[in-house]
Parts: sequence; structure tokens; C-alpha cells
Amino acid sequence: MSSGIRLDEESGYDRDGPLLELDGVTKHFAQESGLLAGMQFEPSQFPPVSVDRETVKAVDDVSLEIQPGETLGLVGESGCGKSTLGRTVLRLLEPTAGDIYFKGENLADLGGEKLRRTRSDMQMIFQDPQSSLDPRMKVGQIIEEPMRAHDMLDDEGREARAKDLLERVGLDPRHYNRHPHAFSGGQRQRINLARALSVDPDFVVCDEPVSALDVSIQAQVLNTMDRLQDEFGLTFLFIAHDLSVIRHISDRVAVMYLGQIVELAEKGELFENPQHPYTRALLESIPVPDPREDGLRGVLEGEVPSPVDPPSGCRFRTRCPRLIAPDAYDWTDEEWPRTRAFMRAVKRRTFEPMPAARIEAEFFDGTLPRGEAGSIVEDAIDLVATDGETDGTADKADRWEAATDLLLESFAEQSICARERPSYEVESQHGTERHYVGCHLHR
Ligand SMILES: Nc1ncnc2c1ncn2[C@@H]1O[C@H](COP(=O)(O)OP(=O)(O)OP(=O)(O)O)[C@@H](O)[C@H]1O
Repeated sequence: MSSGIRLDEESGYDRDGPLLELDGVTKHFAQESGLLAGMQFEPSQFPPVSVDRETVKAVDDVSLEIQPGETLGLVGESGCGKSTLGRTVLRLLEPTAGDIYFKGENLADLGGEKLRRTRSDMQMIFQDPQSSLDPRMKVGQIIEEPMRAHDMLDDEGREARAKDLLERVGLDPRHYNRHPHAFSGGQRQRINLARALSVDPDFVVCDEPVSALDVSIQAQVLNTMDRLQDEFGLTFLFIAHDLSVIRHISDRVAVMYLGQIVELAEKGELFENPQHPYTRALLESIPVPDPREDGLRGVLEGEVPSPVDPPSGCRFRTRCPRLIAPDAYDWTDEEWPRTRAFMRAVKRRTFEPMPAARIEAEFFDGTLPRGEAGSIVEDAIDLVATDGETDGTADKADRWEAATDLLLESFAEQSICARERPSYEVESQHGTERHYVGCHLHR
């Protein structure tokens, strides 16, 4: 067509547009709070117990697009919301807020036959090929099950298609009558692929599909997925915590942290020109095949905070090595990085108690920051130093906590990183696509 726009006859879908579009997608879970599984004794009421509920903010305000035929890799540490996002996209989970458009149509508006058809157009494969295959069923039945559920073909047609699919995923069609236990992990994941493809979907969410497999098998399965993507014209949302897997399969990569996308760029751009401190830390923690290295380099410090009460502003700021200086103080080039390093060390208690002068020497090269910032640092040093003024607080643990609170409240909480949610676009150095980064360093 001269306009370059092609419309899907039935749906009016503009094929040059995104296949999938997420707009502010949010998924929160209500759960009982931690204390005694949330039970509280309330003698004044009947029954005399109440259950506290808290909100797990698993996915928060995610917007992105996936183009037809591409693989968008979704990467992040365990618990950052990748699976929840994948399931919400397929509406296996109802979003708390936001819209999901598939082929231009809002999934929330679909019903009846159209919803049924869209469901078969969107499939999912899971991490554990062992537990997702019913051991009592034969491979043929497993692959035919979705076709039966969607009234696709007759018995003969389904059998022929199942056998064809077995071959196309790299298995022997003669295995049609075998049970899944007769197959290796990699082969079972191929059966899963055949099942997902049986209903001829356009879009597949692949949730850690190779994580349970030996590294030697992973590449083979990934290569098969790559080939099938071309043959079937598939679009993948590919979830993995392993950056080398993501690098193998993705066209673009979205990095997720505590329920939000913090960076999104073409694969080459993301790996060659990572801009978010979280992405950099993830990249640095890829194990290197160097026998002198004892495993991981530059490992991420601390734990991922709870999604019940995520940090304000940039969610990564509580672990970020590049937290931005608070504007309320006047810093020289050296003062802020030193103060930041001291604050992190106090918070994580990474140094042994020592006299104040030694702390000053080790963290500040003997010269404290000038002005108000310097007085605050001095007070914090006093609290943790072996010869510091204790101000009546004799307990050592309390003093470390008081120093941590003082530093965090005076500095970390005043940083723009704590006050505003970052969202910026930077120029790509490699490739042509947009490079999104949620980090105030790009203000
Ligand atoms: N049904 C649920 N009820 C309450 N909280 C949930 C539920 N499902 C997930 N969560 C929480 O939501 C957060 C995100 O979990 P999710 O499984 O999506 O992360 P993930 O990045 O896929 O991690 P993993 O790779 O470990 O599966 C976690 O804190 C998790 O405990």
C-alpha cells in the first residue's frame, strides 16, 4: 500500500504499529502483613482478632511497546516483577491500573468470541518444563490440548499438526505417543514450545524458558526459538534474570527493578552503552570465565527493598553507588563522593569501630566537608567512633542506627533521587532506536 500502512481486515489493526502496547500497567497484590501472618488481637471487638493487609506493588506504571516480529528481553533480579508483568500482559492476572493494547485493541474491552481468539493469539511458556507437562498425558495429547480447547481442526488434522510441530521444534514425530518423563529437560521445553505454537499465536511470553536447563542445552533451545520465531512470524516477550541469555535472544532489552522499567534500549546499545547504575551493576555481576576471579565482580550491594514500601523517587536509590548530591548543601567535587561512601559504609556497618580521627582519615582524607554538611558528618562520626561523644546513648547498636538515620535524613532523603521519579530519553550511541533511562543523572 502506498501509505505504508496495512490494516488487519477484521480488527483494523495497523500492522506497522506495535503488536503490543502497555500504558501505565500496574499490578498490586493485597496480602496479609508479616506480623503473625497479619493477625492482631483486638480485645475490644468481636471477633477479637483483625487481619492487617498490605499492598505488594509488584508492577508499577509500566509503559512500553513491542513491535511485530521482535523479541523484547525483560531482565532484572528475582522478585522485581517480571513474571507478574508477563502474566498481566496476557491478562492471566487482572491489572490494577493501566491499559494493554494488542493489535491496537484494548484487551479490557474484548469479550466473547474476540476475547477467545485473542487468547489463542497470545501464549506463554514457563520455566519448569517438568511441572508444566502433565505426566499422565502423551506428548501428542499435550500438544493437541490447546487446539481442542479452541476448537481448531478435527482429530486427524490435530494429529497431523502435532506431528508436524514435533518435527519443527526438533523432536521426532514418532514420539507422539510417548509420555513426557521419557524426555530430557531440553526436549520437554521443546514439547512446551510445540504446544504453545499449536494454536498459531502471534505473541508468546517466554518466562525463564531455559533457566532450568544446562548451559550447554540452553543455546540449542534458544537457537530453535530463534528459528521458530522466523518460521511462525512470532513476537516474543522474553523474561530472564540471566543477561547472557537475554543477550543471545533479544532485539531490545527492558531492565526492570522493583516493579518499574529503569532502562530500555536496543540490545547492542544496552550492552555497549548502559546508562542506569542498576543496569551497569547487573552487567558487572555477570560471572567472568577467569579462574583467578572467585565468582562475581562488582556484586550489587544490599538487598532489594520490599515492594510493599518501595523507596520514593528512584526505587534503586537506596542501593545506588551514584546517588546525586542533595542541592541543599554546597559541595566540592570531592566532598559529596566521600560523604556518600561514608554514609553507605555506616548504613551497612562495613567498618570496625575506630577513633574519630581515623574515620576522618580513611573516609575524608583528613578533611571533612565544609559548612553544615561537615557538621552533620562530624556528628555522625561522633556517634560511631570509639572515642566519640555518646550524648547519653551508650548502646553501640543504637548509636550506629542514630548515625545512619542522621546521614540518610540529612543527605540521601534530600537528594533529587529520593524526591522525583526519573524518566529521560538519551541519545543512542549504537543503533537507531530510542534509549530510555529512568535515572536523574541524565537530567
Ligand atoms: N500472588 C501474589 N501475592 C502477593 N505477592 C505476590 C504475588 N505474586 C507475586 N508477588 C510478589 O510480587 C513481587 C514480584 O514477583 P515476580 O514473581 O513477578 O518477580 P520476578 O521478577 O518474576 O521474580 P522471579 O524471577 O523470582 O519469579 C515479589 O515481591 C513477589 O513476592
